[in-house]
Amino acid sequence: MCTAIRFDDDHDSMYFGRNLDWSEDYGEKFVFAPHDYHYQPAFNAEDKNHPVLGIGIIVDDTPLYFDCANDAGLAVAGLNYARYAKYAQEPVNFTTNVAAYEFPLWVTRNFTSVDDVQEALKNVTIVAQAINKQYPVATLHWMIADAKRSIVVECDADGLHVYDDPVDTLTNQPPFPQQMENLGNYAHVAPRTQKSVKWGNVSLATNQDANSSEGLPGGYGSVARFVRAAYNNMHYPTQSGEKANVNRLFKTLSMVSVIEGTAISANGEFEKTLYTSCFSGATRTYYLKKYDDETVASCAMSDFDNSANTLQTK
Ligand SMILES: C[C@H](CCC(=O)NCCS(=O)(=O)O)[C@H]1CC[C@H]2[C@@H]3[C@H](O)C[C@@H]4C[C@H](O)CC[C@]4(C)[C@H]3C[C@H](O)[C@]12C
Repeated sequence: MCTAIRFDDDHDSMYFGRNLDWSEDYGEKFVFAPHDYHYQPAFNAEDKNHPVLGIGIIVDDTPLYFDCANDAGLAVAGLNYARYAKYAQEPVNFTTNVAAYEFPLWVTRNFTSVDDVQEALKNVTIVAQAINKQYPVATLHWMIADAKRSIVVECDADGLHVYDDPVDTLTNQPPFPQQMENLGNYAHVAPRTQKSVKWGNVSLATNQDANSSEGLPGGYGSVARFVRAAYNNMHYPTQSGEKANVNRLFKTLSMVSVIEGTAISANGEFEKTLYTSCFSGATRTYYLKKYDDETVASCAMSDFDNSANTLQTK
């Protein structure tokens, strides 16, 4: 399970973040790739050298980002999409070939807006190529966001799809259009409190506030989380200032975060929200809260040495 959301503050700056729900961590931390870091694309992709900060691990001098953002405020997160993700088995001539493991890096090293990524994706092949034997290909879909909007990228058996994401939310399977379709089943849910209702001649008094947002699904499954995260994200009033917006992000994602004991993965282990991360487009700062510690760690792009050519971690 994983959930990602985005929203804007009162000055149209973006906040973007995600829950990473899994049974074991990979030792992920803040990873910064400076302008002059020499990114070696797996195939024929370019590197336009945008500095990138995110959460991930470094393998063979390559940052494998779980989620990240660049100096232009463009952000991306990879979420599990196990049953549907089908990447190309081989690179395809006359297209830009991007290995699945480098997709977040390719997006953020090369583009400054969702519009530009969407245009480039018209001629992109995502290839099922692992970085090495230790890290097999992860079956993911991605949410890409900037200060204006977000899109979802899914590689299904019938090819690559790019969807506008009007609720700025992504969880896991099924495919995004089915998640959006299902939202219609919750169109009646509202924050209002009704004082009383009439059933024919019978007047029923409701408990004060008891029916606020009644009807939201409560489980941790991908479909229930999508509804809950989209509802909370779309109803939270616009906030002013970094503190209130970071707080908004953590509060909204806490509504879909998984605690130990409530979700068991296919291999019989507990899945829980290992971390929640938040990127502020206003200050280019990344925030991170891990399961075992409520303290929020943070670092800004300016905390790293952008004149170096090596990957840096914190
Ligand atoms: C497991 C993570 C996604 C969490 C998630 O969506 N959980 C939902 C579970 S479920 O559907 O509800 O069952 C994904 C997100 C990013 C992934 C990692 C990144 O893609 C970076 C590398 C890529 C390598 O190919 C594999 C290891 C890896 C280090 C990946 C491991 C794992 O697949 C990660 C950590």
